[in-house]
Amino acid sequence: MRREQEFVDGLHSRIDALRAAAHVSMARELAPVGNGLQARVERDVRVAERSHVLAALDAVDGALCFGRIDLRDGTNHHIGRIGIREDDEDRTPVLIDWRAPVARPFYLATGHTPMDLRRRRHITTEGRTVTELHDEILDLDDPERTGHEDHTGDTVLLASLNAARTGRMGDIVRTIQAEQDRVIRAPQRGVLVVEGGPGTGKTAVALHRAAYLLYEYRELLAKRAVLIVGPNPAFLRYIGEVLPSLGETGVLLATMGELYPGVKATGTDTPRAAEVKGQAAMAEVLAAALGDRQALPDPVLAIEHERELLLLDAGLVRVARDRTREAKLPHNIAREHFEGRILNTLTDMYAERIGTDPYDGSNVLDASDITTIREELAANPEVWEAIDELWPRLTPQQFVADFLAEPTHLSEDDAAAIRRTAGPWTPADVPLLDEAAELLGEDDRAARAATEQERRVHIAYAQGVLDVSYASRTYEFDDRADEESEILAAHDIIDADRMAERHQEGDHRSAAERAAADRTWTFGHIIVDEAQELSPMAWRLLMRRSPTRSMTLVGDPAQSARQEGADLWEKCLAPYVEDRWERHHLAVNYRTPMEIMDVAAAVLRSEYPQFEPPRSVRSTGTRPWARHADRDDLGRSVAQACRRAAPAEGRLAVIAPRDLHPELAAHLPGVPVDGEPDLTHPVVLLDPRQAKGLEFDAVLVVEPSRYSTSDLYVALTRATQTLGIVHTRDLPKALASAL
Ligand SMILES: Nc1ncnc2c1ncn2[C@@H]1O[C@H](COP(=O)(O)OP(=O)(O)OP(=O)(O)O)[C@@H](O)[C@H]1O
Repeated sequence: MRREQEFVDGLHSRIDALRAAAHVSMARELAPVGNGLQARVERDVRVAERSHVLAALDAVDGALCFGRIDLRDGTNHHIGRIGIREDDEDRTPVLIDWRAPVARPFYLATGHTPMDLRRRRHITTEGRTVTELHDEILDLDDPERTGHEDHTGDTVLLASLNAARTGRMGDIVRTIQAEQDRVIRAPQRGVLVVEGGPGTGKTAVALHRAAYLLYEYRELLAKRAVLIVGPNPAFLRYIGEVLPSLGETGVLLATMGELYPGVKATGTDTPRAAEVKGQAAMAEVLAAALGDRQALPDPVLAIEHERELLLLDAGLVRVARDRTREAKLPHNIAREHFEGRILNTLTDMYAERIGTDPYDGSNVLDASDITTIREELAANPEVWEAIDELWPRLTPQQFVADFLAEPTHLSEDDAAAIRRTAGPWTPADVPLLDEAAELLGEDDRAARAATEQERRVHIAYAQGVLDVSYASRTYEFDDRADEESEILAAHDIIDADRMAERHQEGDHRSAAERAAADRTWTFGHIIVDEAQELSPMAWRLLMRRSPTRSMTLVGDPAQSARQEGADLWEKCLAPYVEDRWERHHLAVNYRTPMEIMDVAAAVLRSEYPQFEPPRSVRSTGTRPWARHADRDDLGRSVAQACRRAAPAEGRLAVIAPRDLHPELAAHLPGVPVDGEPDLTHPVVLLDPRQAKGLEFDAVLVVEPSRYSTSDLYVALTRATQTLGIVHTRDLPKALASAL
């Protein structure tokens, strides 16, 4: 213990020194620089580098080192949240990053396959003090004993599973299990599906996978960013601290409703409206509705030009429209072609009208007369009014709002479900807006060409700066003035291309920040949590953001509100990758104790007799309970149950149908009813859909007979310790007999 404490003290002094040096050099870098682009770029790179290092150092301060592996050859390695090197000539590693290959046996070695280890040690710290050591002997022939032997091998894991919840998910880097490690370190390419029942660590694994990928493929992912999609803002806040605690910040966390820059999807749809908007056929419906906006005159459009009346009839416009459509360009881009054709048609018409020789019927106008006529027509506002009517320029927002006000190409029932003339955008509108943006296109080719030209110039500058940075590395190292540069230097974290992108005049945003503002951004990797909830239209949007199909999809078909069958993934993925995707199954439940999982499994089995629940790793000896309440007394009964069930430390969730919330909140002091729930409050009121993905020490489920089977299954599997049920109506049969 003393020796480990000395080691940890040594690490912290090193970190303190690095942090102090980073602060000093950051202050120095922030001093004013000249106006030259190169000076500014150099300064910005250094500041970015320092702030990245500082953020990582601050984030990992507690529990910096959590493990040690002793190898058969007598050497050992300490494992931690980040890698730290000695201040010597060889830059000897003192602390190994948990993601490095050397650290892997810490997670995978077993007595059966010891991977050259003699011993695995878990080091528990509080602040900077070592409080516990737990050793697992992996080489049974090794006679040495330390007095800290953990014969079960899972004391540290169980302690972390039993700890009181804070309302924010924590990282699991100390206790990643072997089946989870394989998913976390799977190669970055291709589509990886991770499925498993509630509490099997799918979310935890997805987040650690993001951290691993950012470490292993830093170059690529720092440039293209990682997107993590979660079901709602409360969930994103719940998981939001995990990656920073691992020293990683370059990730964009978003709900589907946040993936259309400039649109805030604050509205809510009825489940039926969301279903209609999400169905795959919607892509064709929108395309057909847009086709209708490419209109034909009914029966003619009259344009007055130089006192002549030119008549555009349906036949003439149809020819122009069909030819334009043949080019298969997006609507707004194709419009230019349509304009040209209509101008040509009108020019021919007018030229024939004024230029025909009355004697022989020939045309007396020459080419320059025709050009003049065309220019005059192009200057006539009436011509443009006609074109706007026949082929209007549209924004995605305009087009989708018009479509929702008057839905077409749908059955009367479906149209009625989504009809809306006012009100805010909803999350289910976002994939429609994105689809519309694709159909409409933006004519930004000229702007892009100009940007590309400018980018080339910046890359040339940036490459020069990187060369300077690389050359100065030796100098900085010898000088020892900038010690933090040995962790990361500009040339380690950035390449000329990316640096140029970030340092074009005024754009100092990270890739994740730029990605958030750019609808057409394509990500280096996309992770989707609760992926079973995505509609076919949402899949279309995400696949557009991932042309390389580098994705990790995490979910559980049994918890799906969408009534999808076991072939959910096949159906979702076939249109994009056919059967070229890999599936991992997680089978151990780390959250829900056995007693609660048995009840939840019985409920699901009533609908799916073949259902196999995940195996709970813990048992608490406390069975779930149910209390009947009088309808008039429901609020008071729930409040009473809360007082009894509330954990001394930790969080309690009351999960109840939405319409009961005001009544229940009236009896639960300080518990807010509206808006996104505050998960750090000791008591949280949620509906079953909001509870998805979350967990609490204690859970009270109210009126379970009003939930669908999958919602009830979700609600019953949220507790880490105790589950109670309060009901005025009869319990669902399967639940009653399992209690
Ligand atoms: N290896 C581990 N060590 C410590 N805790 C773990 C481990 N794996 C999972 N957990 C914990 O188990 C709980 C459940 O994990 P998580 O929320 O990731 O499960 P899930 O599969 O996403 O569940 P759901 O499907 O219900 O959303 C979390 O508190 C997580 O920290």
